Amino acid sequence: MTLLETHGLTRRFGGLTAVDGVEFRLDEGEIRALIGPNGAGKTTFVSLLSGRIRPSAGRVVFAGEDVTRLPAHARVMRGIAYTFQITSIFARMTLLDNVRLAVQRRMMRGWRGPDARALDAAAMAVLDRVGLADRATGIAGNLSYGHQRLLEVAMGLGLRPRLLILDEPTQGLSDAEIAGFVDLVREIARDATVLLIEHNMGVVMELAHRITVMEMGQILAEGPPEAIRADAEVQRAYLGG
Ligand SMILES: Nc1ncnc2c1ncn2[C@@H]1O[C@H](COP(=O)(O)OP(=O)(O)OP(=O)(O)O)[C@@H](O)[C@H]1O
Repeated sequence: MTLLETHGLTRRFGGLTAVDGVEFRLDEGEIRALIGPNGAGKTTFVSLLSGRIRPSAGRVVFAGEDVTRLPAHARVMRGIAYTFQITSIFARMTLLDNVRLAVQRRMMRGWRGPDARALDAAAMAVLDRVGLADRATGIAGNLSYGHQRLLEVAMGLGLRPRLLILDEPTQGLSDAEIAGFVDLVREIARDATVLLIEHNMGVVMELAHRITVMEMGQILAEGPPEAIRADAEVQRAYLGG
């Protein structure tokens, strides 16, 4: 089943067209990697999906509903979670409090506010999933860069999304942490669809069911990992050859 699709999705910044008439489709349950050279438009594209920025033209359809005009928080309520750069973390708060905020947002979907104990338990369970439970009472700002990225993933998971969008989640992680992260994404994908912007090709090849390659705001190629690896156009875009 199609979970998300875009039609003619376009975003201009002055004279620059960062995302250019993109037709995109994502199936429920898949892990999709979005790759492409710097400046290809990947972050702009996922920002349009999450509602962080507005399109100049085109539409975003999520679970059959046109969400193009919905603000980001309304899309979160429908199940789109976007973990982006470190800015989403509250540096002076504990890890637990950070995740509690995300869980609370989800629980507020019901008409009653969540009770504190249920909130704590849910937040701890999420921290445990990303391997940060033993640091729950530590201050988020004291974490290493890589662990802050994991905390972001935890905050995304706290929303219990149908679609989790991850923007360069392995940046700054050690090799051992990357291996743990790959396992984590596989586990997340058991009950969510994952769209991942990723520069580490090892991670992409290991995780993705399908890969979408962007270049200059457009989709250059799309397909399973083996096909993308063999694609001459993709090699040209990456290697300049
Ligand atoms: N707010 C903005 N104002 C003006 N130009 C922007 C803005 N955001 C992005 N751009 C431009 O749009 C183009 C696409 O940028 P974007 O960040 O989406 O690419 P990317 O594929 O995510 O790159 P990277 O891999 O380096 O993160 C770039 O030329 C960038 O300079």
